[in-house]
Amino acid sequence: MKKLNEQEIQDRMPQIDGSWLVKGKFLHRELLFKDFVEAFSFMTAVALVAEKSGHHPNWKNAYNKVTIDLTTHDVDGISAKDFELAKIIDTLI
Ligand SMILES: C[C@H](O)[C@H](O)[C@H]1CNC2=NC(N)=NC(=O)C2=N1
Repeated sequence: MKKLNEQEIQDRMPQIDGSWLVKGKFLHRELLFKDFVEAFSFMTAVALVAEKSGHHPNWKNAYNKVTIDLTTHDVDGISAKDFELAKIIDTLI
C-alpha cells in the first residue's frame, strides 16, 4: 500500500463526504447521532466492515459523538485504503 502525497489526497477528496478533513496523517470526521445507541450501532457496522477488510479506524466515542481518524499505520500516512474505508463509512451513516 502506497502513501498518498498531498496532491493525490486532494484529488481524491471529492470522492468522500465534504465533512472529511485532512488533519496531518489522518482523514478526520466528527459525527453526531441522536443518542449513544445510534452512535454505537454505527460503530458496530463500521467495525464489521473494518475487520473484514483488515483496515481499522482510530476513533473515539462520547455518548452521541463519534470522532474518526483514518490512517494507514503501515505507511505512516493516508493511503487508498483510508479513502475506501471513508467511502464505506459515508454509506453507513
Ligand atoms: C496485519 C494487518 O493486516 C495489519 O496490521 C493491518 C491491520 N489494520 C490496519 N488498520 C489501519 N488503519 N492501518 C494499518 O496499517 C493496518 N494494518
